[in-house]
Amino acid sequence: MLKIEKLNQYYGQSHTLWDLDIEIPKGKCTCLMGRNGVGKTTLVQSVMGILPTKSGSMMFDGQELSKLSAEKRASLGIGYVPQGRQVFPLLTVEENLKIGLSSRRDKVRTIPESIYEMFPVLKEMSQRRGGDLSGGQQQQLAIGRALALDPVMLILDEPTEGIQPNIVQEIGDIINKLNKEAGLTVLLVEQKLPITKKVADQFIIMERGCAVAKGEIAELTDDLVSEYLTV
Ligand SMILES: Nc1ncnc2c1ncn2[C@@H]1O[C@H](COP(=O)(O)OP(=O)(O)OP(=O)(O)O)[C@@H](O)[C@H]1O
Repeated sequence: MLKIEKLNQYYGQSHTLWDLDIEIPKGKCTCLMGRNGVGKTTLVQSVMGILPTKSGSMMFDGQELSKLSAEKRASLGIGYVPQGRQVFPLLTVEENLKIGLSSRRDKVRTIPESIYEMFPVLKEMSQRRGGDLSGGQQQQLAIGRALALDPVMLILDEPTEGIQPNIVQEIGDIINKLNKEAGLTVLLVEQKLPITKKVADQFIIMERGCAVAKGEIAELTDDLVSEYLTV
């Protein structure tokens, strides 16, 4: 579904992604792992068109993404839950969700009831300001906003960062539901092993801007964990 080949990205003079090759298969949940600063967020922001890339190819469902605007990429059906959630604090929950509707291909402009069914708290709090929600509720809002686009692929950048354990469980359940029941392709950036093992079909490990290991989640050995993931 998403095939990235020989991708290079720079921040000014600083070469951050180095001839990166990765493939995200349709219908699977792929977990992108690696220590802090290896380039995971840079990679997903490059896919979303938030960061410019220097060279390489990013093919999504037969279309080259690097030629397209960020808006156009989203409208192909790529939903994005950014690191740190990036909920608009002064807008209401409903207004935040409506932002996700703006890139829908089918021009639907009402919030699908299925989002409120998945996250009942968003319905209860629809008129509250985004900034007044707890961290876990904001994370649900960020996921709901990405789902409002009716995506075929969902990219989540460390959705459990700074979230209390019971909500981490809930987020894992939601990701499983979206992937295993609704059939969404998922790319999850995650450093926590328990949730990775719970939701992922396969893993990719990055180190210094390159993909250094990949496989089925059952192949994520203790050796790989201690070499590339433990701090
Ligand atoms: N705006 C920026 N300008 C310059 N360098 C940056 C910028 N953003 C990130 N970097 C650097 O690029 C490298 C990759 O950062 P990135 O945020 O992609 O890593 P990450 O794997 O997502 O880390 P984390 O798990 O901490 O979020 C790091 O060395 C980081 O310091």
